[in-house]
Amino acid sequence: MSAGLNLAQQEAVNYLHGPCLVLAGAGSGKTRVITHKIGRLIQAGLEAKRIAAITFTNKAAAEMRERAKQLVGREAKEVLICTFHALGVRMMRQDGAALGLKPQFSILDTDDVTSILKDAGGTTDAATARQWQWAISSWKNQGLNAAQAEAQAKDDLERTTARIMARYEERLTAYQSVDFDDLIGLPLKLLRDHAEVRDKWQQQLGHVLVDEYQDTNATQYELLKLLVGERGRFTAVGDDDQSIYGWRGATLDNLKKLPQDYPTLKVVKLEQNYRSTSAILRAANNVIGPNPKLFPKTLFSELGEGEPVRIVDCDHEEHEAERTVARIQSIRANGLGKDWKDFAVLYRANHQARVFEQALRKAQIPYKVSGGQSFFDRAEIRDLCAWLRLWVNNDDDPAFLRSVTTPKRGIGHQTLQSLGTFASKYKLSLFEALFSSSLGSVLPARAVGSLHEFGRYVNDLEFRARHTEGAESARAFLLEWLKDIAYEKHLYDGEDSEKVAAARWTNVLEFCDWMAQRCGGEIDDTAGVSLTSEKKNLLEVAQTIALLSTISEREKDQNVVTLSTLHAAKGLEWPHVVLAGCVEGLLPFKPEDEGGKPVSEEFAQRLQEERRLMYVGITRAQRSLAVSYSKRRKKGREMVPAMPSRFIAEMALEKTTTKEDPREKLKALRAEFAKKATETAAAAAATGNG
Ligand SMILES: Nc1ncnc2c1ncn2[C@@H]1O[C@H](COP(=O)(O)OP(=O)(O)OP(=O)(O)O)[C@@H](O)[C@H]1O
Ligand SMILES: [Mg+2]
Repeated sequence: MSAGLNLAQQEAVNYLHGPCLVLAGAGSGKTRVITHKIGRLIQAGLEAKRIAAITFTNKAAAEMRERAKQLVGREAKEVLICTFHALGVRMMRQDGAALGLKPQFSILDTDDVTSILKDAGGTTDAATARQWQWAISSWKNQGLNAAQAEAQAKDDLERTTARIMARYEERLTAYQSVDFDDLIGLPLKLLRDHAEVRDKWQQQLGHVLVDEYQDTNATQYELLKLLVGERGRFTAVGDDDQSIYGWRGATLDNLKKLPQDYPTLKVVKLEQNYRSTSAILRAANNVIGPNPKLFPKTLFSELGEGEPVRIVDCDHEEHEAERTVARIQSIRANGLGKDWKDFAVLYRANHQARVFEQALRKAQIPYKVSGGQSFFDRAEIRDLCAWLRLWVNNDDDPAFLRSVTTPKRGIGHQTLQSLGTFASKYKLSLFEALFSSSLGSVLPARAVGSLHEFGRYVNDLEFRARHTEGAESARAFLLEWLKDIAYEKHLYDGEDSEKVAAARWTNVLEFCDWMAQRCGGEIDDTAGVSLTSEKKNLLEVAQTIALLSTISEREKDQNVVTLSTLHAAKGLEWPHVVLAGCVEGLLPFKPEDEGGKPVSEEFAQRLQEERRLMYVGITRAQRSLAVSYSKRRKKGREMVPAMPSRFIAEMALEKTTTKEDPREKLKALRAEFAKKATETAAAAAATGNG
């Protein structure tokens, strides 16, 4: 099991009988230590089923299972490789009876939780319920129950929320249900209060391994402690510089507490990075540099200097997406990246994915969105695409069925069923069938009338779309159509929460805007960077979109470009990475320290976590890294000037010699950079919002 491991890794892998912490920077082979140690433990005679390896996501668990299988063969199947939450489910299914839970208890998703909270708190407003949900979740993560939360409440709002929590908990018990946080909290209670269950689990588990240890929260720490007991046979691997879930209750205290709680703890540090080139690693080290150090670490790579990190400045977000696509295409053309799966575009927030999705679709590049829903998979966008498909191809039956019922127009299930039977009998599409003169023999006149009306409406739309050109007329046409079919009302009627409906309506408007721009030639379809002025009619545009909306089928082979949030990219690696949207306000989020105002302690802490997030992003890249930002960005419906992220200036630092104080150099660079950024913003503001 020591093949492919350096000495420090071997030390961690071979240390079997006591608590072990591997503390090391990104890409230094921590996860590799875990998979190899599983093999080593089995080799040393521990039964596979007595080993548990805990990962941060289900996806990471699946990957680790695969790697373990390659290393140790079939036996790996017996190892319990899962997330903390999945382990919790297993414990509760086996032993939840001690807490009054039946083995077949249900696990609620967030929507269920929201509706139970609405009921418990006597409100119909989903947004309010979600606020309670957030507060309750954070209490649960700190290990507090309703009574304890009420006792420590700081104000009336917290007191009320704690009382709602009590009613919420009563309901969960009555429904034999648990929420996501209970999957950690209840097993903890189980082990704490029931010695026989605790003994059973401590006997059962011969060794517990934990990946991404820096992102565990207080209840997970306690759970681990009770699972491994006094003997403390566990291996935790982590990197304090990659702790990015502070906002969800993860705490670095868990790292600090380990040596105190386990005096025999063996600490292993790994210093060689096997993932990235020196150029990428230097950028990462420079960004994380200013953060206070919990444990001193140095990281080096032997993969050579490699390509310099590219800073890509763009005019606006669409431009950024186009340049990203152009970069991917050029790297492929140069033979540096063969497969689509060699590429990832990473960003801060889910909503940033949209422009990249659109640009990739235009260029017919397959992709997947991880850590969030794809813009084109949203129900409202799928609704609109169904209509477009129907204009373009009347014989598209699935599109017909979706359009004729979205929004509802008094054409019911039975009518559609009869139409379907009739159509298949005569080998017609649904659309052809509805105009057939003998349809009256199977449907009442009123139903035929409604179908005809719908058919004529679609024909009319198709005709008008063909004669609509230019952005302005396209926009007007699309808005009129949405008004005709009362789509906005349909969204509001179908959603409990006005806020959610409004967000969906905004997506619809964005989509229409995007189509309209393509009609005006404002967006170039040849995936170049320049803007062309060639106008298209709306039907032509609909045609390309209709084609694109079926592209997602191609994702299945998984040789696709990854679009991902930074949080969801943790632990993963790609040969080529684009870190997009690196502007102040997004990364770091909401800067507060502009204009030399003194910053609060809370903000300083936030900024440290932002810096770690950037570090996580940079260190995903193996061979090439581009960091991009745009000079203007959309805020709501408006374009506002944007400043490049402060982290960009910090990354670009050259290699420092030991004599130089990097902080002084950083200060100077920052000042120069801030000056440039202000000039850029002023220039952008002067040219208007366009
Ligand atoms: N001793 C080694 N020899 C060769 N390659 C290695 C070695 N150790 C790790 N690697 C490779 O380096 C890359 C990074 O390893 P790994 O993912 O285990 O790092 P990590 O420390 O878990 O990173 P992260 O902090 O991002 O989770 C992987 O491609 C892995 O296969
Ligand atoms: Mg890892």
